[in-house]
Amino acid sequence: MTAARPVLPPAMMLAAMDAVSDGIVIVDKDSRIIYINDAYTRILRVERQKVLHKQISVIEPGAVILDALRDKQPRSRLPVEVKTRGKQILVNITPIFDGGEVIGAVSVFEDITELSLSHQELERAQRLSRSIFKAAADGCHTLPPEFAHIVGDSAKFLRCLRLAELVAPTDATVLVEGESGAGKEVVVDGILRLSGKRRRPFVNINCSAIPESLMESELFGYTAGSFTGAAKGGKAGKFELADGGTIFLDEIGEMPLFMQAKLLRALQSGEIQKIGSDTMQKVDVRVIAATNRNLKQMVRDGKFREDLYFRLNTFTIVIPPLRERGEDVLLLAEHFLGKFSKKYGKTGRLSSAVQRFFLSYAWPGNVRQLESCMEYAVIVCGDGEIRMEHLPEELQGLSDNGERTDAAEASAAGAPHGLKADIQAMERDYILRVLKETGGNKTKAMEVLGISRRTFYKKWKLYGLDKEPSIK
Ligand SMILES: Nc1ncnc2c1ncn2[C@@H]1O[C@H](COP(=O)(O)OP(=O)(O)OP(=O)(O)O)[C@@H](O)[C@H]1O
Repeated sequence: MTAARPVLPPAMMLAAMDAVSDGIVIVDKDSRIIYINDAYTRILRVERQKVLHKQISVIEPGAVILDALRDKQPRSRLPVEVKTRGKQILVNITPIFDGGEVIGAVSVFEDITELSLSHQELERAQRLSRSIFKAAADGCHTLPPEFAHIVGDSAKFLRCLRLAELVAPTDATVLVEGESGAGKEVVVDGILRLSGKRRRPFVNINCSAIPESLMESELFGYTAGSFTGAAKGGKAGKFELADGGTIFLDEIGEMPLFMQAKLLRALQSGEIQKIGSDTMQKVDVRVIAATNRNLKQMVRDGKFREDLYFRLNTFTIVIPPLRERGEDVLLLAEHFLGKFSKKYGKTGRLSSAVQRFFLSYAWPGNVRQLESCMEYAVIVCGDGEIRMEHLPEELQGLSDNGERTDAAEASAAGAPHGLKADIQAMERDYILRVLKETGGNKTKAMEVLGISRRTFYKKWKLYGLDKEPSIK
């Protein structure tokens, strides 16, 4: 004897159907939709009244439920693409019989869009990454002209550039790792120059420069009136601004954990949600991220999400520190010597003692430290040979491994600080002159100065150029 099935009051039955996370649709024998639950409207992003009583054969002619009505067979865990909604779902369909006749069908489905997208994308990225690493290992190669501004000839660094060249024309997510000042932004800039024609616009965001409380609105934007103090018409976030192009997330290791979760969602689904909006918005954005932190260690310490790390880590370029690049340090020193000699109208050359020192020094601040060291030396030395005494005080008297000698310590303690101020004053004047020459056009000024937008604005702030009346 079979136990009688409990009869549920209709209100309870409907509430139960709305409580499940899977979408449910019931159609009659003519494929007319007679019931959909809340999850259906959510997953397929349709309003109930727009689909109720419509025939599926009209709104989704390829729907599998139509086959089930025709052949009276159930379907179990069938992956289906709902083309009109851009969704991947996993469906279970059961025809409903009454006395041997099919009177309708019920479909219960699960949204697997994110899962399949991320799976497909991950597989694609891994395939791509394998082929790129293989190509990068193959023999010598001439680098593209877009990399002409990047100085370096060591095997380790050239491999990074080759990887950058190969990954540039793809849409793959790239993570650039390396110590501070090692040249991550320079390599990212190379990638952008190579991919720039195809992918525009380019939006840059420095995760360490944005207060935690503003990060979400900066990245994803907000709708009008979504919070007190919000701009009247709402605001587009960086992801929206980068639609069709590339977003550069610099210092990604500084992103707070709660934002990492939101970023991961955006990367996986290609959709963003503005603060105050209940709808998602599709965006097509390539992500390039950079960090000087050890993300793997941060994952171990619970400070960086493992899933986001895997997502970003599909194609990683590790820029070696300057101390591991052998004679690149001399090439770079010559490069900066030329740059600053031109800037300050001087001529100079490196003494062999300085060259030896450069090759043996550990350069904790990497290329950035070398660059400012050369600027200092060019100014201090004037014309002629740059010797040890022309280097910044913190480098003078250092032993080869970078340890400070007692004498140097003593002299540094009493060292005058006027020189740094002099250099800064000269630099300020120089930037002002270029800005005047370009009629206040900052983008042109950056080009003439040969510095990145970020560096430009750092100096703009540092020198109070926003308050300078002679440029507008
Ligand atoms: N290979 C290179 N050729 C020419 N200039 C370089 C090279 N590498 C770095 N530089 C210069 O050194 C400075 C520091 O480089 P960059 O800003 O790219 O470092 P970073 O690794 O992004 O630093 P951070 O981690 O602090 O953001 C810049 O002025 C850059 O132009």
